[in-house]
Amino acid sequence: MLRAKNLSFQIGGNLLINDISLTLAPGEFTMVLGPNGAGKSTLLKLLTGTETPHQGQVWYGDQPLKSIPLATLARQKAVLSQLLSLPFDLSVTEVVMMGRYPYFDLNPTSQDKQIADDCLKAVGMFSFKTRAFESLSGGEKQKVHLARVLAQLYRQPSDGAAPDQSIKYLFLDEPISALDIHYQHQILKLVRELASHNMIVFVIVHDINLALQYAQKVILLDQGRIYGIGHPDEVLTESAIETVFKLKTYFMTHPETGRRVMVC
Ligand SMILES: Nc1ncnc2c1ncn2[C@@H]1O[C@H](COP(=O)(O)OP(=O)(O)OP(=O)(O)O)[C@@H](O)[C@H]1O
Repeated sequence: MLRAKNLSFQIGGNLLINDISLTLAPGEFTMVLGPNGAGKSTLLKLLTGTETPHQGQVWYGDQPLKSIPLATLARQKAVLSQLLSLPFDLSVTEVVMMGRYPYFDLNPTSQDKQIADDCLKAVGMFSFKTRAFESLSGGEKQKVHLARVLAQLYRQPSDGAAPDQSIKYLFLDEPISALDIHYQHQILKLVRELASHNMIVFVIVHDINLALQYAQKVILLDQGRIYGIGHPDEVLTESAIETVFKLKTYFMTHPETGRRVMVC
């Protein structure tokens, strides 16, 4: 369980996050939506420890986030932020291998290499493994960074011991913003599957229909506050979207699945 209580955060007198409390459960795929500047990335930074709240606290399980050693956190939590460029000239495999740094000392083991390959395959980028990262397109870079965070949280196969059932925490800030429609769905299906294996998954997106299709829980943010939190059908209503996004929308029923679909 991840718990945040009464989080507030300000910069230069501007209250970016205003008294937010929430609980995220393992197995639950949570998507976060809201207008530009609503505070989504800032909330992610507070929940991951990148920023420290001026008020309130975050717990992973029963431990305050700030009390968890970084080496422990590196094996539990992975974050994909919006910044996708790298200052060094690395190959695709080397970028994915960064996700394995918490697990090896000097050199990656054959198991780390296998995991990196598996994660590249999962995002459809295995054939690019020797390419220079900086030579990739924006969408290709995004997929490689996804492979990196997948490699970081990869559950080690057990050698006869009990399988790794520990809770993992995955935070993705607009992970599909550069992806074509095929990969948007492929990656969200992959992430939903990961969530079902005892993972807390917190994903920022802008596409309301994708949230309606994939999320089990949504958080709708507006001006640093939670406007709504809960099941997508209950939170993403015509009136909520009109209030928060200042846009008139209509909901229809998908002809095959019966789920709600939004049109403008
Ligand atoms: N370092 C900073 N100094 C001043 N203002 C900041 C700083 N970082 C963020 N902000 C402001 O805080 C607000 C929330 O930013 P945040 O990046 O969390 O929004 P967001 O909901 O993720 O937006 P988007 O959908 O555009 O990515 C914005 O108005 C932003 O300009």
